[in-house]
Amino acid sequence: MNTLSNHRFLKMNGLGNEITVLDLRGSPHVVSAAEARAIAADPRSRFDQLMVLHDPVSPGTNAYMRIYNTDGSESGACGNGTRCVAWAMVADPIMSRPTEGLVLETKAGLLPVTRLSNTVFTVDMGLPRLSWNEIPLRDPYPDTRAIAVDTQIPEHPELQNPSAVGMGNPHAIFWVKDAESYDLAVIGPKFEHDPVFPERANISFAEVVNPDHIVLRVWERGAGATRACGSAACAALVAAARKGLTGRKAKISLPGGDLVIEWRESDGHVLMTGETELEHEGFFSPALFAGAA
Ligand SMILES: N[C@H](CCC[C@H](N)C(=O)O)C(=O)O
Repeated sequence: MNTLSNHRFLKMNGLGNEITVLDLRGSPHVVSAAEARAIAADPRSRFDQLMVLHDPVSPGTNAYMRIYNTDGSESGACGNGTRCVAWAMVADPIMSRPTEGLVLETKAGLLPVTRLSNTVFTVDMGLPRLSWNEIPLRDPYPDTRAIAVDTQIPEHPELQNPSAVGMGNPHAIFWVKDAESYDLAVIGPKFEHDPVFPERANISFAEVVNPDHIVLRVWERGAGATRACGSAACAALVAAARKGLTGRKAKISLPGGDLVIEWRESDGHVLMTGETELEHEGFFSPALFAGAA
């Protein structure tokens, strides 16, 4: 019998970004790519990101998170999912454990979380990575505010020179006049797989409405078009501020709702604030994992 058979999960969302939370603290099991894809294939547990909790690694942290995309690949960051995990760890009657302050960890670093109200959380997403080798990019750009991509879309010659930012995962941001006018399913995968991004990239189309407001559409690496992407919102605000298009704090409007992002002057950390929602709990059917190694 697979370890995950009959295991409890929470189906949540952060602004419509579909998140499944699985608590494996106390277990040595590491979810495989095939298991992640099997969980994604069931309508009750389907996700854009699967957030798996493991026992804490670094001192002073409450849990270590592994983050899986729909295709089974792993990411170092997921802003919306981190808020959902934070909710589960302070409010779910089974997962939560008493704690003063909450610090989560991923392979990309530490994520301190603050609860503002029942369902609203601020995540300290840490320092943005702005140098080409940290993002990472293939070529040694001295300035990542505008890079060149290999991909050309003949119908959209304006899609040139995105900004690149790492938030624990790679992001490229194209600056556009109308973010709604792009067919993400057609254009997104082309840029996601552009050879300039050795680890692929999350691809955003950003429309700066005014210095306090950006409208954003995101094609996510390994997951496709989603209703919201927290780390992309952080990357877009940092890139916009670096280009002088916005200040260091702005509202980012995504199809699923708004996030407030601040690139804090004092220490350069990026703070993301937004809603979480619990949809239902469930238990994985053993049949899901037949054939998943
Ligand atoms: N939806 C997530 C991002 C997932 C990132 C993932 N698609 C990748 O980097 O592979 C967020 O709210 O930040």
